[in-house]
Amino acid sequence: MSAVLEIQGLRKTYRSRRGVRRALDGFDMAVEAGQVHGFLGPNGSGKTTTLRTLLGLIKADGGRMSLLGRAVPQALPEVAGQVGAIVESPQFFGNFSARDTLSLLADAGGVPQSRVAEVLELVGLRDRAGERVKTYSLGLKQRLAVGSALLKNPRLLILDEPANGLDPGGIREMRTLMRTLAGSGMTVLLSSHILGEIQLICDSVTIISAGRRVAAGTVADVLARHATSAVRVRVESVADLTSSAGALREIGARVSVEPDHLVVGGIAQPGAITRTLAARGIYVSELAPVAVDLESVFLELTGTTPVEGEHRQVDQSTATPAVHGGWGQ
Ligand SMILES: Nc1ncnc2c1ncn2[C@@H]1O[C@H](COP(=O)(O)OP(=O)(O)OP(=O)(O)O)[C@@H](O)[C@H]1O
Repeated sequence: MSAVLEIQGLRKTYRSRRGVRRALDGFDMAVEAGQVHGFLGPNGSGKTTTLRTLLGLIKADGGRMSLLGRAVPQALPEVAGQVGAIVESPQFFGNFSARDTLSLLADAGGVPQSRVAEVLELVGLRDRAGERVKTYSLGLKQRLAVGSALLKNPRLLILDEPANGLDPGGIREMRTLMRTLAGSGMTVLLSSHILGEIQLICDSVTIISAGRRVAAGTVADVLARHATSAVRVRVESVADLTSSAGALREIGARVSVEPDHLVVGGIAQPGAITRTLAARGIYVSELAPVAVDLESVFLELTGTTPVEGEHRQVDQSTATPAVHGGWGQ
């Protein structure tokens, strides 16, 4: 496999009147060809800064980056035609239809008009292509945004929060679209904080926290590597939960107390839990392994619960141009 995108030791510090903020602190990332790669991190962890730096929209303070095997930002003019990106949400003219919009962007980007119909079909907008964009739902606008980035038939597609703000049906459609694109050989990098989605869509992930990579690999690898051996413990009487937690902490367990059970980690042999509690006259009614998902790994690695709905939407963006430095269209 070859890396379509590589980042090593990326550093970026913002300086403003309000002070100095280190957004990226030696960040590394690699995305292999043909994968759908999830870029995960809590709010403010550096995802957008990474993507903006990669696309030459802001300048790094240090580190190395490459796209399609070429060092960037130096080689951006040569690779730009093969990379589609939506990092800042594009605004579209409300009175134009999706077909008009893509047709205009195709002309501006030297893309043949025949590609417009292909893209409309690909993003599932064919039946609505003649309607004005201002009548579109957020999901349809997101699809048009993705369509604008697909006009060039890029080898690499970079999307910042593509499923953000979509209802479950819209998220499902976006998931199908991502898989269709990957199936056609395109590499897709998407940032998201919707962890369940990433787990369903992505082949591999990079997790960023405070400007540094904290985990990377296939979803299965990341889950396996960070799987805790936590178990859920119920006891016969809920009234005994607090004293049970105390007893288990005494033998070195990490315990979190939930309303009707305990989650216990850091114990090699679950039998020790039963023995310890039985010695206090407390009887275990359930002892079960806790399933590990990407969300619990994310929480463990970043110390942050992902918050939904805190990101800019296509139609909430203050950015006006639909074209960003020649990318995406
Ligand atoms: N133009 C800027 N000036 C000063 N600080 C900035 C600027 N842009 C981002 N930052 C800060 O840099 C850090 C990383 O921000 P960034 O937007 O890259 O994170 P993010 O992971 O994309 O977050 P979110 O998920 O909230 O979009 C944050 O602390 C943010 O406040």
